[in-house]
Amino acid sequence: MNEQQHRDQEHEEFDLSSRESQMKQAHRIEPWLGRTFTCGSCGQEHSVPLRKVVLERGAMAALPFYAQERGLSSLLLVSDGRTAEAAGRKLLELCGEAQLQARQCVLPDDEHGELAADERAVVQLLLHVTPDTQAIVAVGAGTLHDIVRFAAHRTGRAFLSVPTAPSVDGFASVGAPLIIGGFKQTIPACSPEAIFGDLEVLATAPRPMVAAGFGDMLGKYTSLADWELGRLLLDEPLCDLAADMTRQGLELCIRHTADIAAGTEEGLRKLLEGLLLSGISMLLVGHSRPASGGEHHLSHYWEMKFLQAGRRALLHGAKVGVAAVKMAALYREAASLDAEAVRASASQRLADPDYAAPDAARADIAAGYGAIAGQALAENAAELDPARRVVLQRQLAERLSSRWAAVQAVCRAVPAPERLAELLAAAGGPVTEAQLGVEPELVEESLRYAKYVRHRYTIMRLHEWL
Ligand SMILES: NC(=O)C1=CN([C@@H]2O[C@H](COP(=O)(O)OP(=O)(O)OC[C@H]3O[C@@H](n4cnc5c(N)ncnc54)[C@H](OP(=O)(O)O)[C@@H]3O)[C@@H](O)[C@H]2O)C=CC1
Ligand SMILES: O=C(CO)COP(=O)(O)O
Repeated sequence: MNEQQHRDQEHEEFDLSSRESQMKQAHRIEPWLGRTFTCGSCGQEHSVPLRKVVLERGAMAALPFYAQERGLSSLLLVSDGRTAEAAGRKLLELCGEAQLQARQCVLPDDEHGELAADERAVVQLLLHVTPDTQAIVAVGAGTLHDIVRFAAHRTGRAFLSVPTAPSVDGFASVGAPLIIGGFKQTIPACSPEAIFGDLEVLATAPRPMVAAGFGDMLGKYTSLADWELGRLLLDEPLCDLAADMTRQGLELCIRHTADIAAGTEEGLRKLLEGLLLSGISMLLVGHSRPASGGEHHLSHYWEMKFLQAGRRALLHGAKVGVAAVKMAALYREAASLDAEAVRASASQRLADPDYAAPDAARADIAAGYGAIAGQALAENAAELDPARRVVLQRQLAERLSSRWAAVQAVCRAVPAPERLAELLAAAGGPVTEAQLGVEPELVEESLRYAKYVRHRYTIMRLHEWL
């Protein structure tokens, strides 16, 4: 029996042959592992190279056996000072006991006493990847996983994951958000092939990282709504299976808010499950659209500005949670408008020469940023050649008027900002920009420019038409 047949046999209890059977499994992790199937929702072929997830106390002990089974005998275990303490050293011992050749690489902090997923960290890791290295193991949180994800992908090594905190949905994901030249961009890379979520290790994670994981999940309310807007107004492809999987992950976390807030084992398990479901949904579609919308663009903008100013980084999920409250407020404002008012402001917008050719805005952005980041933002603002932009803007104005009832339904489905604030507070995360440590001026600036962090339709882009 070859490897694929073996996996098919292992998974035969999970029927993924129809849309109905696929949608029925959207709340579970197991059915998707190692599977390739035609999606009953979007018609695309989805492939999930992630083939194993162990989520239990002592899960780390399963890693050496997995490596042996896969014939991976030479491993590079990558951590930083903190996660080497939390898990790296123990894993090294476990690998030694299993007669594997494992080396530990502890990535050094930068001048701010932290590790960023940037060019420097990637090169530092590559220096440790020797010709005999067969697998690179990320032992850490989101940043460390992205550094390893990129290096493993580019060097063709197997990528294994040991999350040390349930802080982001990036563990199972496929893209590596890296800071290159001061600009945060997501580079397509690969998912790990196995994840060992050890509940004993996760329990060592600082509480703000648990609250941050919850904040990253709350952001899915607005990222999913943004994706719906893209479908409605720009015919953007949307995979209902991926969207539903993300929603199921989100709802799982909401149902267990109290446990997550209390940091119980059940809470950590459910949070990581939710984060993994969200990661797998990105894996299905090959990009982060289900999981990342305007709230992430705001968060990335703050992150880049902090970096530029040499300030210590804030936790990703903490920023996303606060930004989601901001986006929910824009959704609420949009929901309150009637079709007539929208028609009038869209016509006004079309007639605005500055908007039709936003060169002034572009120059403004480029001036306010360092060379590379400024240029990247400006390119996203320019978006399309001017003639095509005019055609698309007319179409958008027409659709905003004729499809307003449907747009409004999407806006109304986003919970009120007060509700998101309440959930964040319950989980122990920051709720306001003041609690987070982002100045009101930066928030105001980001609400104008963060929409150019990516080529993605979001509530921020809709809002400028209202
Ligand atoms: N690929 C994707 O799709 C996604 C990627 N991300 C990215 O993830 C990054 C943020 O990751 P996040 O997890 O929030 O933060 P970091 O990975 O930066 O971790 C913050 C700090 O916590 C430390 N830490 C982790 N676990 C423990 C522990 N058990 N005990 C003590 N300290 C610990 C980390 O160490 P260490 O540095 O060793 O980890 C680090 O010093 C961002 O760059 C974001 O863009 C976010 C979502 C999705
Ligand atoms: O953080 C993410 C999902 O939570 C992914 O972010 P990007 O959209 O920048 O890749």
